[in-house]
Amino acid sequence: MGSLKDEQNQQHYTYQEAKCVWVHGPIIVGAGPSGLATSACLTNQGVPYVILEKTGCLASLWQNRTYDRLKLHLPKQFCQFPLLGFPRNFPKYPTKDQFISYMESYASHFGILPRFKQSVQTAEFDDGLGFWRVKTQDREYISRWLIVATGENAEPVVPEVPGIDKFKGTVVHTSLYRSGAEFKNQRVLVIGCGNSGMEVSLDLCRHNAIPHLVVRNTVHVLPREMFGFSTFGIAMALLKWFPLRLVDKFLLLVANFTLGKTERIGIRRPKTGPIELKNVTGKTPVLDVGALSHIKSGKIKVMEGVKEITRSGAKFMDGQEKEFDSIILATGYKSNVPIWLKGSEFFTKDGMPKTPFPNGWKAEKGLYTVGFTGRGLLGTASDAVKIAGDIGEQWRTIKNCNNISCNSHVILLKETWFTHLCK
Ligand SMILES: Cc1cc2nc3c(=O)[nH]c(=O)nc-3n(C[C@H](O)[C@H](O)[C@H](O)COP(=O)(O)OP(=O)(O)OC[C@H]3O[C@@H](n4cnc5c(N)ncnc54)[C@H](O)[C@@H]3O)c2cc1C
Ligand SMILES: NC(=O)C1=CN([C@@H]2O[C@H](COP(=O)(O)OP(=O)(O)OC[C@H]3O[C@@H](n4cnc5c(N)ncnc54)[C@H](OP(=O)(O)O)[C@@H]3O)[C@@H](O)[C@H]2O)C=CC1
Ligand SMILES: O=C(O)C(=O)Cc1c[nH]c2ccccc12
Repeated sequence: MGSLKDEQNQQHYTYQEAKCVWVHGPIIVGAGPSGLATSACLTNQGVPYVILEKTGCLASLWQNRTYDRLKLHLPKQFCQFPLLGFPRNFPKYPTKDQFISYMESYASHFGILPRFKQSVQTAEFDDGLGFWRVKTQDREYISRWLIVATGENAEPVVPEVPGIDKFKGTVVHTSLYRSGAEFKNQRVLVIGCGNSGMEVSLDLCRHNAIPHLVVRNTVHVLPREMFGFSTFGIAMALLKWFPLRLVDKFLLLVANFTLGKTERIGIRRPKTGPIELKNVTGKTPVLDVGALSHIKSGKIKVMEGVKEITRSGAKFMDGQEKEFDSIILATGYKSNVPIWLKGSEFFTKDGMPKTPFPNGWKAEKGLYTVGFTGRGLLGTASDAVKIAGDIGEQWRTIKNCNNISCNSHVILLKETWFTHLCK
């Protein structure tokens, strides 16, 4: 492990000068949980790699684009990475800071040293060469394998709400929301009722703001726990034995019993059950961590869809008009793969694999995807193990065939060999 790390460090300075870099193993794009988990699994298989990260830190979503009081909403056993679990003393639902510190220790344990500030602009398979050509703002990386680990939540979704440009107060997406402290005593319109919209509304309440939550559609809200066990864990366990629709019926029965019928507080349930809906459309149920009781007490006001935003507030579909100081867009995220990955048929126009879980991890021509399963960190762990196993096998075959010396991570291309590639 140590020697691998030292070697990467030594290489770092030389290769910074080169315009064109041959990577002796896969190129991983993104140093979030998916990139880190895959790196560790590759190291475990004895495969070197290079990991390119556009920001200056690992797990930038968690470090820079999440709010202060965020906790994992699935219990820790469903969120840990392969080969090295959470420390024993972590609580059942680790805080954001604990999760970040876990990822930092994980990276250091496996000697993971991402190339920071390397934003991948294009990646394309060169049929003539038989390699992937990955361009960042500084240089080009070339490899047999490309692993896409840029995440389902790469960019915020900012919808065009009529009139929003006229609004005189602050408009902020949840990716830039840190704490309700900045909204004390304000009337805040929260647009979007996924987990972010619900949790931000709760946080606003705790800071004496007055949130109005826009619920334009149907949504499943489930308690985070049932009978002292996580709802997610119960669902996973039941699905081993019972058909999906029966499990959904059970979850709804318990949810209605413990939370009451959410229709009564303006939150209509979809006709399809929560797990079936997640599988079919990818829409994650909201796991309630306290917002619902504030909706019941009237501290969080549920509003119908927005018709238009005015200079000082909003008009709603049901004819109501209200004044607001700020607007928070809790309207979700999207993949950025279509922006930079060229010439691959593997992804939809929304940047998600066309092949559904559990088979979406492997594409064609040495292309892999990790963390695009719609199943959070559990999906990431499953992809990472499979990808590393698959590449590990190819790696050993190539090594045996060509008798390549494998003691270096990155082989610098001699400019004379590949000058034409680097133009
Ligand atoms: C608020 C919030 C809470 C969540 N909570 C949970 C939870 O409790 N449990 C759970 O299982 N999941 C949760 N998720 C889902 C979340 O997607 C995963 O936890 C996890 O972050 C996914 O990891 P990832 O590495 O696939 O993507 P990301 O964490 O998004 O990491 C992708 C990395 O790629 C980098 N990148 C992007 N584009 C480029 C490029 N062109 N070039 C180079 N680098 C690039 C980014 O900077 C980033 O560092 C949550 C998501 C959000 C938004
Ligand atoms: N504690 C935790 O672990 C947390 C986890 N997360 C996870 O992060 C991921 C992202 O969650 P989140 O940010 O909530 O995004 P989601 O995509 O889950 O939710 C976005 C919401 O915005 C609504 N919306 C979108 N556009 C508009 C519009 N123009 N007008 C009104 N409503 C609109 C959608 O409604 P519609 O259905 O009508 O399109 C939907 O309710 C999820 O996987 C989630 O589980 C998020 C927060 C906390
Ligand atoms: O937190 C997320 O975004 C997740 O995707 C975790 C998750 C995967 N499957 C689920 C089913 C119900 C609730 C959360 C999840």
